[in-house]
Amino acid sequence: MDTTPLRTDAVTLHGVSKHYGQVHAVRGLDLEIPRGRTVALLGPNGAGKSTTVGMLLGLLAPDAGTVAVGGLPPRTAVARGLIAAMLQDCGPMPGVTVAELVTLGRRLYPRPLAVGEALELAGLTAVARRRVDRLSGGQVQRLKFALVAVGNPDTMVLDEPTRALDVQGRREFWTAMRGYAATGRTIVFATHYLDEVEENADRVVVMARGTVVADGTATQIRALAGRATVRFRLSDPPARPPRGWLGAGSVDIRGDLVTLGTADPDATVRALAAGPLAWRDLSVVPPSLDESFLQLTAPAAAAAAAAPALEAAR
Ligand SMILES: Nc1ncnc2c1ncn2[C@@H]1O[C@H](COP(=O)(O)OP(=O)(O)OP(=O)(O)O)[C@@H](O)[C@H]1O
Repeated sequence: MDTTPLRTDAVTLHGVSKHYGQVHAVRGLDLEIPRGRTVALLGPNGAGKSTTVGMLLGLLAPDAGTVAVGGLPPRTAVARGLIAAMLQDCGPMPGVTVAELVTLGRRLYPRPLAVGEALELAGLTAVARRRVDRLSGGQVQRLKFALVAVGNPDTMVLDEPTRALDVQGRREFWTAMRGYAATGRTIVFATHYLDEVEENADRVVVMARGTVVADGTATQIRALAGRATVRFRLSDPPARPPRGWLGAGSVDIRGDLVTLGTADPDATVRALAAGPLAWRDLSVVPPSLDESFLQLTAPAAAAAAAAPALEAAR
């Protein structure tokens, strides 16, 4: 009988630290992930993402703090098939077919899916009889995904799942992953690709130097970088626009092209639309996630506590 408490978060880390000798890889990490969310762990090299993933899976023990998966110690959760991971750099064994390998993998789990269902989720039905050493790079990644999905875990952890895949391979991989997330499962993935975060995560946890420096939706993280850009053309732009013109923090006019930097692009566009100006070619560019990420994780931002951690997405 499954005695897992259903109301617990999928994952909780409280005050977690981990050292490797002198290296303080994770420092006082607090993170709670409710069930059913898709959460990205984003951070530069060495931020502590893989170490965090390792502790979630019971592969590494924290030096301090507590880690729980579905309210249970990670090793217990792994043994019960509640959490499973697709890690970096582990290739499938050659010489067997896709379906054979997934059938074999299925035996490891206490409450697996049917093989056909896992292959379907991974988009591999058409190559079920192909030998695994004849798959494309993208298909290999989806095979690894199928080997995790067949275990039917509540929480799936993916460490840089699309590293080295081309655009098409990445797209197909995320289509498969979103199919699994849509069944109400929790997905935690570490990545360096900001566009994947935008498209696939409903919450982004930005890590740097072993701790969380920001936590929110991609939109909220982007907003931390500050200003959006509102751009339009005016036949007769003002030579000296008044301070705070149209609610903008900065104004740049080149010929008939006006570029405004604004913390509230909606208010700026409303002011523009309500005013007398004969504008045309309007465009609004949101603050960039790249810029925000760089600001949040720059060594100069070392006082991690100084960066606001957004709680709203929890
Ligand atoms: N087995 C280990 N022995 C010694 N130091 C380690 C070990 N594993 C990780 N580290 C160090 O701990 C820190 C955090 O590493 P970790 O791999 O968790 O970061 P990461 O965010 O996953 O990085 P990446 O994006 O490069 O995979 C780094 O300084 C790394 O060099």
